[in-house]
Amino acid sequence: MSVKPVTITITGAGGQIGYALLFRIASGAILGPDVPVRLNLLEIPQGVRAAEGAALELQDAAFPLLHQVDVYDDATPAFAGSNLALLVGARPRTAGMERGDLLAANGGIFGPQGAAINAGAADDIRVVVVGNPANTNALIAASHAPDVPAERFTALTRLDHNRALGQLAATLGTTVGTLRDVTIWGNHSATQFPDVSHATIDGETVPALLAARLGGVDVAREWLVDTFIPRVAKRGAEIIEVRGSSSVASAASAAIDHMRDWVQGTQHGWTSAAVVSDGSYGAPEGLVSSFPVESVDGEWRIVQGLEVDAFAEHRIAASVGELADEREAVRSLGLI
Ligand SMILES: NC(=O)c1ccc[n+]([C@@H]2O[C@H](COP(=O)([O-])OP(=O)(O)OC[C@H]3O[C@@H](n4cnc5c(N)ncnc54)[C@H](O)[C@@H]3O)[C@@H](O)[C@H]2O)c1
Ligand SMILES: O=C(O)C[C@H](O)C(=O)O
Repeated sequence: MSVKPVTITITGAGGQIGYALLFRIASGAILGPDVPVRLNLLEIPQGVRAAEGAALELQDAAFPLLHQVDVYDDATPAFAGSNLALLVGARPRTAGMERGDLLAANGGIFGPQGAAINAGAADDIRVVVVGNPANTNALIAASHAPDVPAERFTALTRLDHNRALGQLAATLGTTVGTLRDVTIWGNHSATQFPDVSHATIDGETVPALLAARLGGVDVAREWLVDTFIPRVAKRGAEIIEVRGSSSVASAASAAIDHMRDWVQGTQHGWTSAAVVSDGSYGAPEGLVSSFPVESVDGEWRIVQGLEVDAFAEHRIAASVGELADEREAVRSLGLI
């Protein structure tokens, strides 16, 4: 029996992350080895040639799952019938900028794209925003798509989650696959809270393992507060400084992880994604904030009932406070 291709729209497809995404998606990395895909690549006119070049290379790579590739410079046809959308197209920050500095520059992109999704995407559309500031851009897109359930709009914090796994695995002398239930809370920005208080390896708690490895509870706590949290939260800036431009392949890989888990379900404990807040854990309703989430039956569900100590409460409040400020800023710019 032939399976109908799933239509996936990628914006900014002629850019760096776009190039790192396309070939993995075409090889089945989101939907698995049995589901054919059709790719709609959206660019601005200046980026169309790069996207067309990528489309030529996709043809040359002869992916059996790739049924069709189309390049657009107009959002309306690019999102028509779309089942999955990865909104990457936006200007990246450069050295010395915070992601919030991109609010005005990039915010204007996401309203029209939300409207185009509202107008023509498939009923099961699922959107992840990668372009920064990702959380608030997702909020802008959702606010222009009144007929699409708001929970279909999400933003990427899986990169931060994966960065946290990488740091913990290196420090504990293990591999990332052994780690369970790490959480990124809040904004994809320097205020985010990478939280290991519920994390485990083979049933042992990560805080206890860190204490054993680093020489006591106090040293482990110091490492978490002074090294781990800032290292993860500022990793984007570290990459910009070392590489000379912002993260690309790791961001594409995380976006694929996010979409794959959303569609196919999470397997081992929870992961992190920025989803529309229902008010859980003190995050004001409607903000697109990162939470511990599981994907069940094709929907992200915020993990409920976790104990949050005073330190965590303070850190979560700071990051969701920043998201609330960003919401006010885009409101005053007339973007929502
Ligand atoms: N959320 C995350 O974890 C994460 C990680 C890395 C990068 N990013 C962000 O992803 C974005 C893209 O990064 P990149 O390195 O690919 O940048 P890039 O400059 O290489 O590519 C961006 C592409 O988007 C295109 N574009 C701009 N406006 C567009 C629009 N309105 N419609 C369609 N396409 C448009 C540009 O022409 C360009 O080709 C940046 O905002 C960056 O900060 C987010
Ligand atoms: O930090 C950036 O500006 C790019 C991206 O958001 C990242 O986290 O690498």
